[in-house]
Amino acid sequence: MNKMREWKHVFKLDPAKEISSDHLKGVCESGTDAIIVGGTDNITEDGIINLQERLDKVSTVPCILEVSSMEAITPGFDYYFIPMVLNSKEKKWMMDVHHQAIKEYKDFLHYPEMIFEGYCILNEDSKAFQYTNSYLPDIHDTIAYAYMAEHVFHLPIFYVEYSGMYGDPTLVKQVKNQLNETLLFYGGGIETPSQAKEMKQHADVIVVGNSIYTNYEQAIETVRAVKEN
Ligand SMILES: CC(C)=CCC/C(C)=C/CC/C(C)=C/CC/C(C)=C/CC/C(C)=C/CC/C(C)=C/CC/C(C)=C/COP(=O)(O)OP(=O)(O)O
Ligand SMILES: O=P(O)(O)OC[C@@H](O)CO
Ligand SMILES: [Mg+2]
Repeated sequence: MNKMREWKHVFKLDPAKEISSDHLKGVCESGTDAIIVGGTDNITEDGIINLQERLDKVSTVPCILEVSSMEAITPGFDYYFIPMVLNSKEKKWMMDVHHQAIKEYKDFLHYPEMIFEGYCILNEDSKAFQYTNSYLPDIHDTIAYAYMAEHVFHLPIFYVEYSGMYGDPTLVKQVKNQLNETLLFYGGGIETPSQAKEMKQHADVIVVGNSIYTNYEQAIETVRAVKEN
């Protein structure tokens, strides 16, 4: 997974949403570095398997399942991203569901395939924020979470998540200044090439999700925008 250090752009596909074969092919051939399959609401095993089978036929980039529930995990992905929500008010979303899963499955797990992500969810209106009963951290809290991700938990990824809303580039810049080893992923509300460029100035990797479904042509353009840098 060392290649992840070279990534700039990732698309996140939601198995609960419809995507045409043309658009799926376009996403896979866009030049993006990887495809994450994930979401919070209505994520079912059937939905994941269906998307996985379609991706298998057209994708040449790594396909990753971002696990959001134990009920919806399927084998066969290149990697599994496991979110740990650092700003949840409930320990459950930081470590208890993970503890339970490891207790149950540790003899079957292939650890190099599993990549843990320290999430900090900053959009109060997002489903992920509400579902995980998170609180809104200020910039000092957020920087401290980034510090913990790198120096306390030694996580490979710190994910600044604004799902559904374009975030604050100044905050992303300040978070990046805190990190050396841990990669900074930024996701949320990127719809245009200029937004992609702006966030990529600070984040190691930008994640584009919803706009694949709402403005496909612009979403595809975000790849070229960050690869030109
Ligand atoms: C079969 C096989 C190969 C298995 C290997 C994988 C395995 C068994 C791993 C076990 C190890 C392990 C530690 C598992 C823990 C799994 C688990 C249940 C983790 C909980 C993750 C979590 C905190 C989920 C809460 C929701 C969340 C933060 C999701 C992350 C993705 C995200 C933020 C999506 C954006 O959602 P949003 O836009 O708000 O909502 P919609 O897209 O739905 O609109
Ligand atoms: O869907 P958007 O708002 O692009 O966000 C991408 C990703 O960070 C969601 O988990
Ligand atoms: Mg989403």
